[in-house]
Amino acid sequence: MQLAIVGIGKLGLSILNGVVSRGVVEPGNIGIIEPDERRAGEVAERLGVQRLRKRDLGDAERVLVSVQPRTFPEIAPWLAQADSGYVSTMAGVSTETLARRLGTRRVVRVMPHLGATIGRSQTAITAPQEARDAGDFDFARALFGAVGDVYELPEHLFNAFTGLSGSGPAYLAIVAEALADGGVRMGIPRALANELAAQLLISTGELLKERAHFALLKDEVTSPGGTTIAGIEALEAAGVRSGLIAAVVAATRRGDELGRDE
Ligand SMILES: NC(=O)C1=CN([C@@H]2O[C@H](COP(=O)(O)OP(=O)(O)OC[C@H]3O[C@@H](n4cnc5c(N)ncnc54)[C@H](OP(=O)(O)O)[C@@H]3O)[C@@H](O)[C@H]2O)C=CC1
Ligand SMILES: O=C(O)[C@@H]1CCC=N1
Repeated sequence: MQLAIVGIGKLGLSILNGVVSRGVVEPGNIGIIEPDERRAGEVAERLGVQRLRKRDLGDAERVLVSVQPRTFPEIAPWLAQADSGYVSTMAGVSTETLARRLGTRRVVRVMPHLGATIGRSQTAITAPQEARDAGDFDFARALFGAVGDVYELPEHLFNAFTGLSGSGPAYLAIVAEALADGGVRMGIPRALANELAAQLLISTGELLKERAHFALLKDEVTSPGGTTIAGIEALEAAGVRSGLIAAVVAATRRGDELGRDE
């Protein structure tokens, strides 16, 4: 078996969906370990992947660990029984901690986001030399390359990447929800307001990629004495800009805390 995924939660499932739908690894070559029997059964049947027992883990060439950081110390001893390379999505957990608890330096640390489901994750990746020599790094890069963009990143920036990108979909979901609420407040029906807010994020993202600086797009939209500057003035008074900066800082620091593993 080429790949075992331990933890079919929100992210594990997102990656599995992306990997299977893009044909990166044949479903028959993927095994899953997930304590929620109903979810595991439904996913295995729908995607044609195998359900594994803990003792089958040794058959896997590579193991993707996508459980919560707090779960890792408890399951590390049986994960370590597999003679394989490991890829971890866990926020805050360093390659040093992975190597120490898993008893091997064939460890790759990644930080994707839920865009993996639709092939549009941005994923950070890093690994020690041993994982590169064993082909684990290239395997993980190909796996996440199939579900979006991959950025090789020095490990000291991983928690910042997590605070901006890994957590980012949640911030933008709040922005979209709040914009839609604004529309509803001013009389637009909910369904239309939600659609407008979601589409706005998509179109704006595409436009931003074409601009040398994000502020250029803002200036193009903002007519002198017009509607947009009135809206921007309200945004600045509410501290939205500093609120978003503070969100990335707080999430980065939480990643640092999650990584403390004495
Ligand atoms: N969600 C996201 O957008 C992102 C998450 N991450 C990271 O990915 C990891 C997973 O996140 P997420 O998917 O959101 O978390 P979830 O809590 O949704 O998923 C974790 C999964 O692990 C399962 N699990 C718990 N114990 C075991 C065990 N002993 N053996 C096998 N599986 C087990 C859980 O099962 P059960 O539910 O039955 O307890 C659950 O399905 C985290 O470390 C997180 O930091 C990284 C980037 C983005
Ligand atoms: O909230 C979390 O801790 C995880 C990591 C990035 C996104 N979700």
